[in-house]
Amino acid sequence: MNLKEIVLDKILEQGILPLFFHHDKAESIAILRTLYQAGIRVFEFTNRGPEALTVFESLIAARNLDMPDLYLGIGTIKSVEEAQQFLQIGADFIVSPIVNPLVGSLVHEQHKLWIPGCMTPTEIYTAQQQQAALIKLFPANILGPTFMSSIRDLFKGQKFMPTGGVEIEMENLKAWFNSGVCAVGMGSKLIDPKDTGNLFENTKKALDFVSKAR
Ligand SMILES: O=C(O)C(=O)C[C@H](O)[C@H](O)COP(=O)(O)O
Repeated sequence: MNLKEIVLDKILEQGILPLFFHHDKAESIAILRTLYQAGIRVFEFTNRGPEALTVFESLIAARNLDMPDLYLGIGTIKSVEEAQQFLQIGADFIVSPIVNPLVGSLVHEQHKLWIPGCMTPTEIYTAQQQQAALIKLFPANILGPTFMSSIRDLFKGQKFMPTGGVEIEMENLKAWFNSGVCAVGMGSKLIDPKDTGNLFENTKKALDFVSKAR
């Protein structure tokens, strides 16, 4: 299996892709370690500030030190230049809020996973033309599980992951998995960088809920 297949498998197995941004290296590493201790093995940092590149570099270093079975991707990638920068320092996969086919080509040249963000059937089609194995439905709280159910038959076999406003809440998770998604992305409802006191318990709970919801 190449890295693309391995990361896709991990996301599907985990059923949840946690994500956050923080400008501070030490705080970000601490959050990543807590997620790892709670059982997370694939994770997305987001490119939401000028420090993202250097913080991501420090997450890669921490992973290499003592979390070798953890896969680290970067989200909020819109341009080829951004993708290039993060691939160069070792991003295992790339997540976007949009569909930029040129980013898809670059990521696929490196046999890595590209997860574009789609909000319409036309965007989903465009992402499929570029062989997106997994598509992020974004913003998921605006679309809702009924959007997924309505378009599912148009895109048979395509894997989807809603992201944006997904909560650690059994009914919400059940509705998403019943609509046909393979995994969910979870940011602020799981990780509050300013209050990490319950992060370990919340992550365990989210993993447990996801395993029961599908
Ligand atoms: O820009 C991107 O590529 C992103 O990854 C955006 C994030 O997926 C969502 O903003 C997360 O939303 P919450 O789970 O509600 O915090």
